[in-house]
Amino acid sequence: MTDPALRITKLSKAFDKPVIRDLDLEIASGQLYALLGPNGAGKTTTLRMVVGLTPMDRGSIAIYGIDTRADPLAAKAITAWLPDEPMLYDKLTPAEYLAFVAGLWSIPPAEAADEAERLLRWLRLWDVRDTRCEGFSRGMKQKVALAGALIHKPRLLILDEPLTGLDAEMARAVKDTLRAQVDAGATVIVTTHILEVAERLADRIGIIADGHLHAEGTLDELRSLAGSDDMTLEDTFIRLTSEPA
Ligand SMILES: Nc1ncnc2c1ncn2[C@@H]1O[C@H](COP(=O)(O)OP(=O)(O)OP(=O)(O)O)[C@@H](O)[C@H]1O
Repeated sequence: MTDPALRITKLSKAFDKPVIRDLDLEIASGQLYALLGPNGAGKTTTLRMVVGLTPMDRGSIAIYGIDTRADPLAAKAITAWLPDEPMLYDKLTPAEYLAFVAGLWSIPPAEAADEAERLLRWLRLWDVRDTRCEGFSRGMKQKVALAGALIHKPRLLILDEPLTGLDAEMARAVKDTLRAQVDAGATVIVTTHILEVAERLADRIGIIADGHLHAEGTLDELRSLAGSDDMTLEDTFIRLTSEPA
């Protein structure tokens, strides 16, 4: 049996109060999964624990079968994390930024240059590859950061609110790129508030609220869980998150 892309078992985290409580979540390889939930539900905290940026209190996380505490480097080597406000070096051009990130991953320069070209063309950044990022719009910077996250060909790509602030054309370029990653065999997890994004983009949707996974499935499965096949995702979401877990 192949390992799931992500297996979270009994994960808990408290700051000044409990945020994640005994969360179990399993995401199969090769799909685009949306983690949906109201503000403060713990989506970002969960994914920051997955990528090792926030320590967990209890539980375990495995990425393609690699326990993130037992072997953090191996887990990180196959994972990419794109926060909602990515950091970029503004003085670098997209081409320089990608060469820099590829160097951090010790990717041979010729291979990195080929991959960078592919990504920059895909994300429609090729024409500005030699322009410094400092003058770019927020959306363009997000796309450069996405290219940086993809340069080492991660098997698991995790993005926090990837479409926030993007216009329709940019959102389309990002969506197409994410779908292409999945088609090439990677697994993509996105958090989103935007129900439409989950509805249009995701193969499966997990609804997180109060630190638990309230419901999970395809859109159709979630609709039938909420009790009505002709409900919109918004209705489904409201119904499911207003029920006790
Ligand atoms: N470093 C921290 N210190 C203290 N509290 C934190 C910290 N990080 C997150 N929290 C709290 O944990 C809770 C969950 O936050 P989190 O950002 O994970 O939620 P979210 O589901 O991603 O929300 P949003 O959709 O608004 O981004 C919130 O109450 C938040 O204030």
